[in-house]
Amino acid sequence: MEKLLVKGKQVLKGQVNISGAKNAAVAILPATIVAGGPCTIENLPAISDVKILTNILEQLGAKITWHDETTVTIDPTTVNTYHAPHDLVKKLRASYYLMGAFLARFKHSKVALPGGCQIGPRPIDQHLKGFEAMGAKVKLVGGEVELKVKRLCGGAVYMDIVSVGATINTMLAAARCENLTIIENAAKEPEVVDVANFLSSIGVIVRGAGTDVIKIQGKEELTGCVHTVIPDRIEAGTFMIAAAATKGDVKVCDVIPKHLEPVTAKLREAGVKVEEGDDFIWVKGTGIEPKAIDVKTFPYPGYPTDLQQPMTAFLTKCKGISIVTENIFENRFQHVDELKRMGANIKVEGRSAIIEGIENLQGAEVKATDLRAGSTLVIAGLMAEGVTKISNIDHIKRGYANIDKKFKGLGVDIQFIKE
Ligand SMILES: CC(=O)N[C@H]1[C@@H](OP(=O)(O)OP(=O)(O)OC[C@H]2O[C@@H](n3ccc(=O)[nH]c3=O)[C@H](O)[C@@H]2O)O[C@H](CO)[C@@H](O)[C@@H]1O
Ligand SMILES: C=C(OP(=O)(O)O)C(=O)O
Repeated sequence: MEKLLVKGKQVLKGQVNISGAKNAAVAILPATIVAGGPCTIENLPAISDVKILTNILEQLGAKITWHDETTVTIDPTTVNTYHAPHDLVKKLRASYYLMGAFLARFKHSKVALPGGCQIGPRPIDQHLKGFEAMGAKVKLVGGEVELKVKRLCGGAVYMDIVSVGATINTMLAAARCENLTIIENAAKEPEVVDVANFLSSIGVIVRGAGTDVIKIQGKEELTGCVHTVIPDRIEAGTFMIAAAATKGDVKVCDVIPKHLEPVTAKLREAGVKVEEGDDFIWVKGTGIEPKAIDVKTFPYPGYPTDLQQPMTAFLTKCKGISIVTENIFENRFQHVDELKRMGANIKVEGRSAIIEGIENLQGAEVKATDLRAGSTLVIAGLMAEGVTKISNIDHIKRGYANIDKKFKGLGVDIQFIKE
């Protein structure tokens, strides 16, 4: 079994380059199915979710040509099925985007319910609401969702809940629909905007992405394109928090600082020095004794749920009592028991974790229960006394490109080992 070995009491120093955004890449890859010609996607992160999705596209009949680790050309014109069974889609959440893409392209879709991090029930009722608003009939048979329509009719859909996945899936379904589709109470995440930009570059007219009303005017005849994925704000935030947690000095490069404002604001509130450039954020934690803060997760531009867990690791050593409230997912505190094994003083009450800062964490054998729990344990391992051994690292590989090399580049001792 492969594990990640992290040596403790380390101080991150230097520069790290951030990869393309997982949550944009995993939507844009299935979105190529609606394109009318080859699409070259640049700045893909080298993560297993991307590898799995390109393998799925290949099995569906697409022609895949890798140019290097981060650039691929996908010719979707040879995709010859609208069926993605369970064994193909179970490994990741984003396989749900095949539903919207198949519906746009074939007016028919059969996709098994998706996998992804176990952080709550994660229903897809709002995705289905979007498809139904465009006239699709929905059937759930044997764990597969079947969608069928003669002609998508567009229309308006008001999302009951702000959902990244449902917003993007509705945009994909609308991409070949010649009537106007309007999504109200849409998600405003940068990854939604990146997908909208991808759709624009293949010929779809998308207005309002980044606000809570998105209008999509599709057309049947679309083209191919070249698209560069935006930087991963969650990977960037993870390195920012790791720098602060180890009292390090790290220039986090190739980022869009605006996307990271909620993280920058919280680190500054804790007393960490953070400077912003055009495309970098410099975290200067040397000599600082950070203090406890309260953090509440919200849809963008609020503090991101995907950085709730890493922030918790940082707060375990901040002086005072911090309260971290998770408002998006019901069960995103599985990392807490692992942090407690390392000596952290945390109590979970309902949707909040109450953290009392302590002097030191102790290295331990711990388990990455999900993707961001994994990066949380890396940060905790770097802060702790002694060595931390993290198991279940497949979760980490789903979302962090070359995590060992990137941390080593910041001067710390971390390595994958086989046991
Ligand atoms: C692949 C991907 O992009 N994953 C991201 C995406 O997940 P995902 O798209 O699954 O998250 P959503 O934004 O849809 O979920 C937000 C909330 O809405 C609920 N909900 C969602 C859809 C639905 O039909 N019904 C419903 O009740 C969810 O259970 C959750 O409580 O956005 C999350 C919130 O920023 C991130 O944590 C994930 O990293
Ligand atoms: C929850 C996450 O991923 P997914 O939605 O792909 O499970 C995440 O990226 O933190």
